[in-house]
Amino acid sequence: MHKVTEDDVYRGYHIPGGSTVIANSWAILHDPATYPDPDKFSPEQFLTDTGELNLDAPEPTAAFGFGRRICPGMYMASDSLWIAAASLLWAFRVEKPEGGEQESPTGNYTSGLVR
Ligand code: HEM
Repeated sequence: MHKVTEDDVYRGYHIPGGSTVIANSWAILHDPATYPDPDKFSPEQFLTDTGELNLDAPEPTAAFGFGRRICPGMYMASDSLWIAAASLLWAFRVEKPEGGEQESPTGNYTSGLVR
């Protein structure tokens, strides 16, 4: 949530100074022009054809906010997640169980950490 410091015009919309504006990070991160099939879990979209990290792939930084109030913990958060994921993949084999009930993540939005 940010406050506009002075009158502004964006795409023909007048935004009075002092207005509260909320950037729609969700829409930015689900824009199919940037992320084709945005609801599909496909980490490979950030890899090249040969499996290397694609440095040209658009970084999903919109989750961390914008402008001069952008999250200062962005790099610590990203690196922590990288270390956690790498450690899990180093220590465990991740696969679906054979037989029994299987459940796959739907990607559907829920309002909390538990359902
Ligand atoms: C996945 C993890 C994280 C996400 C998604 C996240 C996201 C955000 C977002 C959206 C904002 C608001 C930015 C804006 O107003 O435009 C923010 C602000 C902030 N974040 Fe994070 N954050 C994360 C982790 C962290 C960590 C690890 C730290 C510190 C170690 C941190 C410290 C802060 C601080 C201090 C602000 C306020 C910055 C300001 O108002 O100038 N965040 N974060």
